[in-house]
Amino acid sequence: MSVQPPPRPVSFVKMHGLGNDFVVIDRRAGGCAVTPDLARRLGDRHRGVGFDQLAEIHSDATADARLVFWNADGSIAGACGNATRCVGRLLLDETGKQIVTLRTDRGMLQAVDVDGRLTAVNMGPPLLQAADIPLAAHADPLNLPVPGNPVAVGMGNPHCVFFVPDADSVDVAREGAAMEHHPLFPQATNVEFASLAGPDRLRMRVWERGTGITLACGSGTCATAVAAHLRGLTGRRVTVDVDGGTLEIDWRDDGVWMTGPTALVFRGEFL
Ligand SMILES: N[C@@H](CCC[C@H](N)C(=O)O)C(=O)O
Repeated sequence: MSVQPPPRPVSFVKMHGLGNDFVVIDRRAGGCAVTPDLARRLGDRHRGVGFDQLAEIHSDATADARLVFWNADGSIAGACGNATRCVGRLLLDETGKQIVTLRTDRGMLQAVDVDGRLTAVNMGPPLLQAADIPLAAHADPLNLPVPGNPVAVGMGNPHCVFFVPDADSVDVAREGAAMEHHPLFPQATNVEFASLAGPDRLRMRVWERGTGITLACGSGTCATAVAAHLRGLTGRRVTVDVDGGTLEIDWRDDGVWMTGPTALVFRGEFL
């Protein structure tokens, strides 16, 4: 009878960007593969470690690293802005570089050190065509045919942005969950609720696809800034206040730049 060796513990780093929290697993030297089951077990806030997303770091021939993002329900997220900033910060500190390149499903992204304090990421140009978001072919992304008339924007993952008089009075759990699996979005969607808080300033709350309410969402903040500009509410540079803090968004010719803080919380092992 063969005796199975005990499973090897999974080493990880816990980080967050404005309270959007991540388990980061570095697989550049190999180690245990992440599966939907492992993501769900690690993501359980009672029986596991808990996270909004899990970010897997892989080595890459032409970038500083390749990233894969998992949601807490075991699904893959095509983009995760705050986790990209967090892993970007890890690699900036590790390499001493001013800029690191990160290959993601979204494409090649850059993370840049800002004054040794903040981390900026270029999330690339927004996707504004229905097929790219993806959105049902008949729908106009700028005027979705549902009550509230939201805007659809792709940032490598789908976002549905509602502009409301007061984002703080929205029942995000109810409204977000109701929209996440709307048939307009064939791959479901992240849902943002935003209101104008001043000139070029937005207040935003979010329901994340595959995770639920979170304190921040980087790609959602970028999508909201793009939608606000397209609706004529703001310029291309905006400050966005989310539940966990503040992000600066700048929609430039080369993409949507997002700048804000990151934090390393602890290093641990999952048995
Ligand atoms: N927290 C993220 C976005 C998370 C991805 C999302 N739940 C999805 O499935 O698309 C961010 O900071 O962008």
